[in-house]
Amino acid sequence: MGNVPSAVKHCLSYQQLLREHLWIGDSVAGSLDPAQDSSQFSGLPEYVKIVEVGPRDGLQNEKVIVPTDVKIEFINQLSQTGLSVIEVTSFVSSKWVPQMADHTEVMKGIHQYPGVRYPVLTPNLQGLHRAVAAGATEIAVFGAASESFSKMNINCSIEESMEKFEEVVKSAKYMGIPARGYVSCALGCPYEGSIAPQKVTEVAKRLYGMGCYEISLGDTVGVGTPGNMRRMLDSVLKEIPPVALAVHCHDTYGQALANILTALQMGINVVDSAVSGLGGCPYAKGASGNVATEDLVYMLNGLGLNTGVNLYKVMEAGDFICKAVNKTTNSKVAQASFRASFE
Ligand SMILES: CC(C)(COP(=O)([O-])OP(=O)([O-])OC[C@H]1O[C@@H](n2cnc3c(N)ncnc32)[C@H](O)[C@@H]1OP(=O)([O-])[O-])[C@@H](O)C(=O)NCCC(=O)NCCSC(=O)C[C@@](C)(O)CC(=O)[O-]
Repeated sequence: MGNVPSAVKHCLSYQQLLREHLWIGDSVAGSLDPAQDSSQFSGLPEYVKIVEVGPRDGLQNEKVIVPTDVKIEFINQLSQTGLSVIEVTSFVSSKWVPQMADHTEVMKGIHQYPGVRYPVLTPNLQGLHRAVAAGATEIAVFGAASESFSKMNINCSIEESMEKFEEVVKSAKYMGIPARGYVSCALGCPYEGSIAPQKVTEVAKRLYGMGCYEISLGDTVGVGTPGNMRRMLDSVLKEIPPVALAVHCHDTYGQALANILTALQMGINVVDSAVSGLGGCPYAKGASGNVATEDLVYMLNGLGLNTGVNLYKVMEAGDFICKAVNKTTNSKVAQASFRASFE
């Protein structure tokens, strides 16, 4: 049953809830009634890898700068939830993103648990070298399908960014370091509005071609719907196999879970999320947080898909970071569970 948050433990109806709603418990693949299993949805994968981006995407957008020891404790807690990938920080300019200025201390300070990978963002060679010196063994470069966003976020055109990323990915490969690639604004841009699926495909193909093992397609501002998610993926899937794709959905318009379900039905089985729905990009005004990891795990458990992630432990990590940054969780699942404990 895992480590139950104290508030949930004391809920009078907790046992009943667990009996009636199996998906509240641990990852439940194989334990659901066959009538409830994922076969009711066509094309769903059996296993979904969750890439937790809370410590990076989440904390980069907090107004307050979270103390380094709190970040380290947060990441150590997340490492014990069953998550297999936790994006921990970014080696970017501290003038651009002061919230990530302690990248080296965070990278060096965390306990690296066996079976968990800890990628970091690196926009250029300077970032890569600093990341490697700090002990990073996996990196991510981050491009965009929008010229305006690229300029605002990393101060260069898409073409210039691709040239820098080529160098980064090549050097990383030489050192045996896997590189992931992001394509921001895949479903819309805060400066240009809608983005053509062909443009997203072009940038994704370029990143894949230079050696990124996985391309994460970001709905940076959370404006997408299952309709344009499907259209965008139809285009990208013509060039990149589904096993090399991930989706990264912000939840500004409340569409993130629906968009993720659409992507899963199209064969994608890697999903980015942030505990408590933290997150946003400082250069994408108006964007709200990512889909909450708790809500994602709840949905996937309900579909009978395996994630290996313990929902209770994720809720505890969410509770820890929300208290530390003095905010209320954006996770509907966490809100409902904690509310239930006081009824
Ligand atoms: C890319 C740059 C550095 C270009 O910024 P620039 O000003 O063009 O860089 P520069 O090469 O001219 O260097 C300027 C200064 O930055 C330093 N510098 C240069 N590189 C680094 C580095 N790697 N680490 C540390 N310092 C660095 C460099 O040493 C120099 O320092 P100075 O001489 O002035 O003291 C800047 O624009 C930047 O740091 N941008 C990062 C923006 C960012 O982190 N955004 C959030 C992440 S993206 C995101 O959230 C979206 C995503 C991934 O989640 C997916 C989605 O939702 O869509």
